[in-house]
Amino acid sequence: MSIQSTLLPLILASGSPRRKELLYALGFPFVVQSSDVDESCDADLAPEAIVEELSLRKANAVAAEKTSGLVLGSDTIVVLDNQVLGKPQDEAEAFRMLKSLTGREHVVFSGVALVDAASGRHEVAHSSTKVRMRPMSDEEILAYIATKEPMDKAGAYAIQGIGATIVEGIVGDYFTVVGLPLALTADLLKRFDLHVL
Ligand SMILES: Cc1cn([C@H]2C[C@H](O)[C@@H](COP(=O)(O)OP(=O)(O)OP(=O)(O)O)O2)c(=O)[nH]c1=O
Repeated sequence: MSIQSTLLPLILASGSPRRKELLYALGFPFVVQSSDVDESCDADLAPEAIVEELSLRKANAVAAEKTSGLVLGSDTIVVLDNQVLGKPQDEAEAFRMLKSLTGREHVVFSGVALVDAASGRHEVAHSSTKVRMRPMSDEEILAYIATKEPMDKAGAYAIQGIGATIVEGIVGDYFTVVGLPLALTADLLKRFDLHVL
């Protein structure tokens, strides 16, 4: 059996429709099996370590139920002044998050982990992108929350949606902000002999 056939299928351990759409762009067939892991983390961990640990936790949770396949887990957080912003619990928290982000620069971190279910071998990495947001009035923030777009997104915005209209600019990889850094993912897949190009 070739290395490749023991690794397939590729399994996306995510319930995020964005990640599914992005992974599709790489051209490999894959199946989706979302993981339901506890996303709490040691508060002292650096953002890089948080996204790598959570990505690996998600991938490992699905890999534990399989005898073969290559499992991909990913995690995204927004960091402002050393404070980690995950997904808002409610609209009041979304308001507080957006209010703190407007008119300022923050950093989005995304991790990617690949776990070979058969051997347990894993590779994990992260990437980060700076995002600058324009100032917004309270009325604009409330109108944005009313669209519901912020509720399931780290930092309470989606750069790929209406949130594009509040982003002034980014430095780094766009896909890191949306939730799956594609260049990094392709690079990690190569380490398992799966070549996009
Ligand atoms: C900043 C930002 C985040 N996001 C999303 C990406 C992630 O789906 C989400 C961060 O939450 P995550 O916990 O990383 O992912 P998830 O719970 O949506 O999915 P799963 O754990 O099953 O893989 O925020 C955007 O879609 N656009 C953005 O601009």
